[in-house]
Amino acid sequence: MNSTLINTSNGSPACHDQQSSYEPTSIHSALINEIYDIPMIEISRPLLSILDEDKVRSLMATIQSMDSDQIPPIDVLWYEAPNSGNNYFFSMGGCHRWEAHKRLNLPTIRAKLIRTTLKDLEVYFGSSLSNLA
Ligand SMILES: Nc1ncnc2c1ncn2[C@@H]1O[C@H](COP(=O)(O)OP(=O)(O)OP(=O)(O)O)[C@@H](O)[C@H]1O
Repeated sequence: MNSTLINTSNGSPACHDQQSSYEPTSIHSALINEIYDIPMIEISRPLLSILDEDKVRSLMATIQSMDSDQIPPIDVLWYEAPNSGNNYFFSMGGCHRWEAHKRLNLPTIRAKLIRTTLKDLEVYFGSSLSNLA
């Protein structure tokens, strides 16, 4: 399990507010319109991905094609530490989209940000949460 908590610089990432033709995504982000380009390096993924290789390769091809707007943004949990204002980003699903971006060495991934709390993050990280200052 990768439980490294990455501390990004203060301030929220810039919003693109893009429009594209993909279907609505998860129930968590269905009402969120803003889409951000989040640096891959700033997102922690605590869960192991179980991958379908054909799907990863197909997504890589789509990302590199003219149809890349057919790929919906992933959901990213966003925790902003109240005292420091530091931002922490976590991704649990979107395993195949994540892997495709990683293999293509893309610096960023399109994401919808879902604000989260320490209590919610405890489910995934347990005592590692003491790092979130
Ligand atoms: N070539 C493609 N192959 C697979 N999915 C594609 C492709 N092009 C666009 N998509 C879209 O990308 C999204 C992939 O989501 P999907 O739930 O299948 O995988 P994931 O969320 O990245 O991984 P996982 O569900 O395993 O965490 C779907 O909305 C699908 O319609």
